[in-house]
Amino acid sequence: MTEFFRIECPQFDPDTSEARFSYRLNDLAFTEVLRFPHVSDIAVLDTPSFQKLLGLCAIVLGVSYFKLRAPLRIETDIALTPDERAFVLDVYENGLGEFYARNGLQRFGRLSLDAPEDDKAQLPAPVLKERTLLPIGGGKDSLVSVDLLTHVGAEFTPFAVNPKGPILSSVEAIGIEPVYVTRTLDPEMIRLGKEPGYYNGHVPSTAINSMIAALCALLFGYDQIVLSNERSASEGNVVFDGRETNHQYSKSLGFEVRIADILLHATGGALRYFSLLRPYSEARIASLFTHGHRFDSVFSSCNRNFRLTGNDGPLWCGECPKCHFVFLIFAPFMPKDRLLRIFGKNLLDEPANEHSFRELAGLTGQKPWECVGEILEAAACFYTLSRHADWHEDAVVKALKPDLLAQYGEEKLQLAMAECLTDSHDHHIPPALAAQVAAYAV
Ligand SMILES: CC(=O)N[C@H]1[C@@H](OP(=O)(O)OP(=O)(O)OC[C@H]2O[C@@H](n3ccc(=O)[nH]c3=O)[C@H](O)[C@@H]2O)O[C@H](CO)[C@@H](O)[C@@H]1O[C@H](C)C(=O)N[C@@H](C)C(=O)N[C@@H](CCC(=O)O)C(=O)O
Ligand SMILES: Nc1ncnc2c1ncn2[C@@H]1O[C@H](COP(=O)(O)OP(=O)(O)OP(=O)(O)O)[C@@H](O)[C@H]1O
Repeated sequence: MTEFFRIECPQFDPDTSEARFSYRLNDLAFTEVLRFPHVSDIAVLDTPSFQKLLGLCAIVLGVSYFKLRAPLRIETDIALTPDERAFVLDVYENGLGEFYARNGLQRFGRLSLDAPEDDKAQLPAPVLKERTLLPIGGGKDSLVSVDLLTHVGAEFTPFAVNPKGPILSSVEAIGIEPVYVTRTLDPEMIRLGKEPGYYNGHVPSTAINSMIAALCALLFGYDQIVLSNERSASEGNVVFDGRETNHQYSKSLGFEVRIADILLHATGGALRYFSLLRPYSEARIASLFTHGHRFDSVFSSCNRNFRLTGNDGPLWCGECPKCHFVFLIFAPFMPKDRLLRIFGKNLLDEPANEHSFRELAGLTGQKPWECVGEILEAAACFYTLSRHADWHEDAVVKALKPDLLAQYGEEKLQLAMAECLTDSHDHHIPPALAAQVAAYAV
């Protein structure tokens, strides 16, 4: 039998504010449920824009179930415009790039998507209030966005999917009523992901969270969704099957442009989507984070906090590449005692961490499959620390210095650090907001 993955048309129940998404994978059936806050204006549910975005959300959420077998054939009765078809293939190809690379699955350019053509003219624009939905991930990036928007006087509503740990504590510290959505994945998918004969791996979580945010924008009236994706996120990890694969693909600029266009056209030009941090490197974001202290004890970028089953460990595990990278990019800009208070220990003075830091700086192996910044920016931060009174004697900094200079040379590292702190103009932030933020973020 030819293996297939089928995405059924989703249902939204106004009585329970639940959206149900059903899938077929060969002879298996799965259902995922999203629970939204109470919807008072149920007329929006029947609008063409909401129905369109609900269908696209069903397709994007499908990656979790598709990946169990990753069949070449994908089918649905959800009608797609040519641009939406390209968007879907982008999610199922590049969005799953890490998954394909780590499982050795050649799917790029080979997937067939059987879906009816949507040849309707542009959809009528829903009436959306001029309000901003700000996704909160619990880490430094979205909290820098909070600081920037607050300082330029731009109001926003925090948003999160399956909020837990640092997301909840950060939103409490922000002090603004949030919009939360609960996502219940089919437990049978999670079980099978551990069984022989089924694949498992990374999925484009930002694409998933963004589609859910778009549904909230229509349900509750927001005309822009502001992400906190840094320019560093566009750098991939390894080339596989002829393409660069990227752990953070759905945080990349290329994906942002594509999904922003899809959401804009699906809402008749009413819904904007962009990242407020696109001009910045991760190091620059780290420097901006040091401007305030109110989130020091409540935030964490460590992804172990965001497992579906939550985290029973500390806010910062101190062992993963994400913890190592975030510690590294804070060190040049944050007083050492403050950084050690946040992390509870000095990750740069533990020889056991040396190999991980070498990978981050491009001195061995590959860029880790984690949400970390560019290799050259990590190397540049190390170079800066090697000349820093507080850090140059620490074990890992001392150990890496000769190899950094041998591999990159002093001039390249100096230029790379200057580049980290130079803002890019390659973004889609509305000009007035971009100018306000640029004036503050000096
Ligand atoms: C929290 C995390 O990093 N999880 C990754 C980890 O999964 P793990 O098994 O450790 O725990 P869970 O996240 O609870 O996953 C349990 C299983 O469920 C599957 N699953 C989960 C969420 C989902 O939306 N779909 C699913 O199918 C998952 O595959 C597990 O089998 O390792 C997994 C395998 O490599 C990763 O898939 C998990 O990544 C999550 C989907 C996740 O939410 N990751 C984000 C924290 C993340 O990496 N965000 C990136 C952005 C990536 C992007 O391109 O948007 C970032 O922060 O930069
Ligand atoms: N559970 C979630 N619900 C809604 N949005 C999320 C969630 N997790 C992450 N995001 C958003 O997705 C984007 C990428 O997440 P990312 O983890 O990089 O952000 P972060 O947690 O703010 O920063 P850090 O990189 O330090 O972890 C950000 O805009 C973030 O706000």
